[in-house]
Amino acid sequence: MKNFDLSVYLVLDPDLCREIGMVETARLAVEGGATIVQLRDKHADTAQIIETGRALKAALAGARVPLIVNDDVEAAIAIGAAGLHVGQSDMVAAIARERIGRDMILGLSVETEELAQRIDTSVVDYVGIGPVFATVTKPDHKQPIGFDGLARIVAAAPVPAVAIGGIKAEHAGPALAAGARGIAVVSAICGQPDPKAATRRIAEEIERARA
Ligand SMILES: Cc1ncc(COP(=O)(O)OP(=O)(O)O)c(N)n1
Ligand SMILES: Cc1nc(C(=O)O)sc1CCOP(=O)(O)O
Ligand SMILES: [Mg+2]
Repeated sequence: MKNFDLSVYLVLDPDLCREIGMVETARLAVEGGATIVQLRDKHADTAQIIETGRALKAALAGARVPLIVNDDVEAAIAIGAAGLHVGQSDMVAAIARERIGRDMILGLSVETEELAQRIDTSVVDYVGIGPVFATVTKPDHKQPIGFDGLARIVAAAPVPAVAIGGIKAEHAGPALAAGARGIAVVSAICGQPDPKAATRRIAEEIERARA
């Protein structure tokens, strides 16, 4: 049984985090209640991702917060990361699973009910569903789906889901009401003047939504 908690999912972005850096942002976010952290650097090569990933893994180890690597299966393996996240155009999920083995977490992005229905639960552990809203953080994002779209796709997905795309702390309630297990955020934490306080607010909203 894999042990991961999608409640407060921090997706790191080196540009947005540049003032205090990704490692320090992740450390503060974990203190504030982040439950899972993804290294997402769209411009770095594999060697750079491995270097940053190793530093992140060391920073998160004490808190037992899993580190997920975006896109780069080689880097995820070399880091000894807890998991890998791939999108529909990155790599076929079944191939990713073959590469990472049974024990690593595999996350997959899904944007439609059809894609969600096709998920093989022996391959994929969780889905990232979005964008709920338009966001400048991912300029190539698909058409926003809103909370109604999120609810439809969550219902079609046979694995736990996290909502992503333009999500802020105040969206925790509607995202959980739509069936998501948690929210994935970049700019709601990265680049905030106080990443720990920003994360704590998200964690509190998640708690409130569950109460
Ligand atoms: C948790 C989570 N959900 C979705 C994504 C998006 O993945 P993808 O569609 O492959 O886009 P990029 O992030 O690679 O630009 C994600 N990274 N994390
Ligand atoms: C990494 C990512 N994936 C998305 C998707 O829709 O799959 S939206 C996104 C960026 C989310 O950034 P922010 O929290 O700053 O809006
Ligand atoms: Mg991707």
